[in-house]
Amino acid sequence: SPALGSSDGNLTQLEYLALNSSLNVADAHARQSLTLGQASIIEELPGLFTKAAEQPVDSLEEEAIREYFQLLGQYSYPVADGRVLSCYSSSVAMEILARSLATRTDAVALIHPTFDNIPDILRGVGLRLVPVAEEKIGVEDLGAEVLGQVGCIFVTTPNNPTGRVLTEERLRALAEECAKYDTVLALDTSFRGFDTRAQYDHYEVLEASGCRWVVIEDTGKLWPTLDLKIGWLVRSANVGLPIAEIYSDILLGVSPLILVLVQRFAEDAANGGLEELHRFLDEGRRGLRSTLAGLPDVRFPDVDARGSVERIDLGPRLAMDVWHAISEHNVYALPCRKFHWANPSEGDHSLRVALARNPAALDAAGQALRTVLETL
Ligand SMILES: N=C(N)NC[C@@H](O)CC(=O)C(=O)O
Repeated sequence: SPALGSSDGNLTQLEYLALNSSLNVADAHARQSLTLGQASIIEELPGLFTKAAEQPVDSLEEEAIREYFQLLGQYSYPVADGRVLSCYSSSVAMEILARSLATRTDAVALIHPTFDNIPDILRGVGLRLVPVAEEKIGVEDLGAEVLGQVGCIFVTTPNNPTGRVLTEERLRALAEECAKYDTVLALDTSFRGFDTRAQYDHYEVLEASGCRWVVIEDTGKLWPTLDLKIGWLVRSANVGLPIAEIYSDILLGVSPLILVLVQRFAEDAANGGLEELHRFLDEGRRGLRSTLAGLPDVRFPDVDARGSVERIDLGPRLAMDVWHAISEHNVYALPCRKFHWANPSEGDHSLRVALARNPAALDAAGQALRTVLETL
C-alpha cells in the first residue's frame, strides 16, 4: 500500500494518496476538462474504434508519430527502420532503456534534481548514478571527469519540477561531447509540449552530432485522455544497445485505438489547441502566484517555467508539515524532497503544485494552501 506521507515513500506513492481527492494537485497528469475540440473527438470514439480495428497498425502508427512529432517541431525523427517504438507509457520506455543500458555499462550520469522514478528505475537494474546539477548541464561542458566515467548521461528537458530547458546550443555541445567520449545521450522530453523553447528540432541536432542517442517522448502529460497515452522510445542507428530486443520482452505493441486517439488530439492541438493549452496553464500559474502573493518567505524559484507544474519555495517551513496540513483540507501537492534524489534535504522546503486542473479546483487548492501557510 502507498506510504502514508512517510518521508521514505517515493513521489508516485504520494500521488496515489491524491487520486481520489477533488483537490488533487499532486501528479502532473492532465486532469482538466476536455476542450470543445477534444470533446468532439471523444464523441467520435465509435468511428475511431472502427478505424483502429480496420486500418493496418503500421499506418496508424506512422500517422500518430508524424502528427505528434511534427506538432512539437520534431521533423527529423527517424522515419525508417523501426527506430521509434511505441510503449504503454514513458516509464515503460524508461524501464526498457534502463535494462538495455545495464547490458553495456555500470554507471549513468543523471540530471539533478528530477522526478524520482527515473533514478529508481535506473538503480533498479543495478546502475550506479552520478548526479549532475541541471545548472551545470545547462551552462558548461561536462568533460571527461563526468562523461568519461559513465556509459550514458540522462537529461530531462524541460526538467521536472524546475521547467529548465536544454537550449539548442547546449544540446549540440553536449551531443558533440557525447560523441567524443562515446557516451550515450538520453533525453526525457515528457514536458516539451508545454514549452515552445523545447520545440526546436532535437533530432536534427542529435543526428548531426553523430553521437549515440535515445529520446523518450510522452503524450501522457498534455491532454485529459484518462491516461490513455503513449511513451515513444526513439534511438539512433548507432546506439549499440539491445533496445529492440528488450522491447520485445516487454510488449508487442500498443493499442491501435490509442494511436488513433493520440493522432486526433495532436491534430486538434495543431489547429489551435496547443496555444489554448499554453494560455490555460499560464492563467493557472498566474492565479496560483496571485493567491499566494505577499506570504512571508514564500517564493516561486522557477520564474520563467512553462510546464504544467509550479514549484513553491516555502522558506523556513518544512514541506512535509505543509503537506500534512493541507491534506486536512483534502488538498494534495508534492513535497520536493524526493526530486533531489542524490541530496534529499535540498528539497525539504519546497512543494510542487500541478496546474493541469480545472480552475475552480486549482483556486480552492491555492486558497487552502494560503490558509495553511499563514499559520505555519
Ligand atoms: N510511473 C510513474 N511513477 N508515473 C508517475 C509520473 O507520471 C508522474 C510524473 O511524472 C509527475 O507527477 O511529474
